[in-house]
Amino acid sequence: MADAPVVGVLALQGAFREHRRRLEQLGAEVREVRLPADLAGLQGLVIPGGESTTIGRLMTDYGLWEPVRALYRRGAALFGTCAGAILLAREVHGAPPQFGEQPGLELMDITVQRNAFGRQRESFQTELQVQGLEQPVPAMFIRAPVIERVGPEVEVLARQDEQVVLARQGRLLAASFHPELTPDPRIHRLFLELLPVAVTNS
Ligand SMILES: NC(=O)CC[C@H](N)C(=O)O
Repeated sequence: MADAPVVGVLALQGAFREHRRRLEQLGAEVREVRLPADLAGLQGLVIPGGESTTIGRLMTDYGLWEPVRALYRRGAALFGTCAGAILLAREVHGAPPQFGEQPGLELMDITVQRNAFGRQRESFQTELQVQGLEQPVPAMFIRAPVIERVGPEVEVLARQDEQVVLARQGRLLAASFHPELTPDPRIHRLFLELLPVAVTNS
């Protein structure tokens, strides 16, 4: 049998335990990431949902920005859900002014609008038609962002209310919703398909 893929879940704040559980159910070896040293040997990293300004602040405190970019450059795949998608984006709209410029990985050529579904629809569950999947996927949106611009390298995988909510650029996957909070494993499986066989060490 092939070795289990080794995947990290950024475990600073937010829904990281649910991602961990789902990835383990799919056969991955999962490591919780809090410090740059925890990134060693990972083939992929999930950046969970939560609060992007809080996760961003903690990433600054723990010195994680450049090490995560370096992990990606070495060949690893990254999957951002909700707040995590905001952190992957090259450009973010709607960050509260008191936080100043929201720091981000700026790896994926998308512009994300935070809290884009408005107060009345803060949280809702729906079914999404996802490119490449036959049956619709249940999707939970919680103060979700939308992807309001995609660059030429970005493939749109799903829309909700005509807005892009799932997109892929090579080894980068961004979801506005929380696939770890519904029982369907297919979105995590999509992510595991993006993992390289191994990453380089430097
Ligand atoms: N569920 C979530 O991750 C919400 C994201 C949150 N609104 C943010 O901007 O960070």
